[in-house]
Amino acid sequence: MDGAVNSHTTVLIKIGGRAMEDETALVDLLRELAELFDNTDMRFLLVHGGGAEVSRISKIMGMEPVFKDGKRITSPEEMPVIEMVLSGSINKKIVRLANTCGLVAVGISGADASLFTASALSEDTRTGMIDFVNNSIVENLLSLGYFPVISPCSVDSHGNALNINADDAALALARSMSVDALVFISDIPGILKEDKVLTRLSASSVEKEIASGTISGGMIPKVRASVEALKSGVSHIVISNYINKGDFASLMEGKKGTTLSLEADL
Ligand SMILES: Nc1ncnc2c1ncn2[C@@H]1O[C@H](COP(=O)(O)OP(=O)(O)O)[C@@H](O)[C@H]1O
Ligand SMILES: CC(=O)N[C@@H](CCC(=O)OP(=O)(O)O)C(=O)O
Repeated sequence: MDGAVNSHTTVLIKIGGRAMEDETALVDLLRELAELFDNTDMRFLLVHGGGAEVSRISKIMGMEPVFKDGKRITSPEEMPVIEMVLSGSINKKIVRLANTCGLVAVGISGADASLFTASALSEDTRTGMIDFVNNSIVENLLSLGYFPVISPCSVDSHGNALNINADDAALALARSMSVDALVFISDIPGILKEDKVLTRLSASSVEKEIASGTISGGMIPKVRASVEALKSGVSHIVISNYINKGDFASLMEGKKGTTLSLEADL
């Protein structure tokens, strides 16, 4: 497949902060990835979030988190907390666990080897959008058999730290590498509508579901990133939780979660 690393099937996994709070499920996921890595042509890279843990620490430090359309409006005072939690404790926790599960994980952030160069949304915030991706560090790690574990914290062209939403970071990386599949692992079984999981959602319905309020909060950046990734040629995009070992295989087969599609809804 075009863009696949050494003709492997490349799967980018984005895991959200709340999904990682269940350590047993996280270990099961990492073990399943290790088994697939050993027995199939699949190669994995992971972008992680951790917004809930950032908010918990920010509050302890006396800062009140502010979100708009699912993204944090990051004050300059909050930025060191973001970097400490995302590129520090959360990134290293995943790396430690992955290495005990049979993967050979290397933890990096968007600042490492200039993976993501971003610019701030406005002068008074440290929330940024990615302008440029230099994925050579990730391509090199993958070709050597490593499992890249990526914190979305990034840098502007002057070397200042910027906070990037992890769904946006996953999208930017997926686009730059033409990955074969993009898997969002979150704390919900899929996109919910009237309390039911949608097995399929078309790109053309996404803005309508946001406008009606069916899709809100942290789900907004995820579905918007999914639409952009579909338009960039990522063929399989799924949003799901991970509860039991084997769930990853199910969601790769479209048997679990919500699969995003460019085709109109039936
Ligand atoms: N239609 C929807 N279906 C499922 N979740 C939704 C929907 N609309 C809003 N959400 C919210 O989005 C959350 C997932 O976004 P977020 O908390 O940012 O997850 P993550 O940390 O995985 O990025 C869900 O826990 C839920 O509260
Ligand atoms: C700008 C922005 O929204 N940054 C996010 C980065 C972490 C993240 O995206 O974490 P989840 O995937 O767990 O939501 C934040 O500060 O919460």
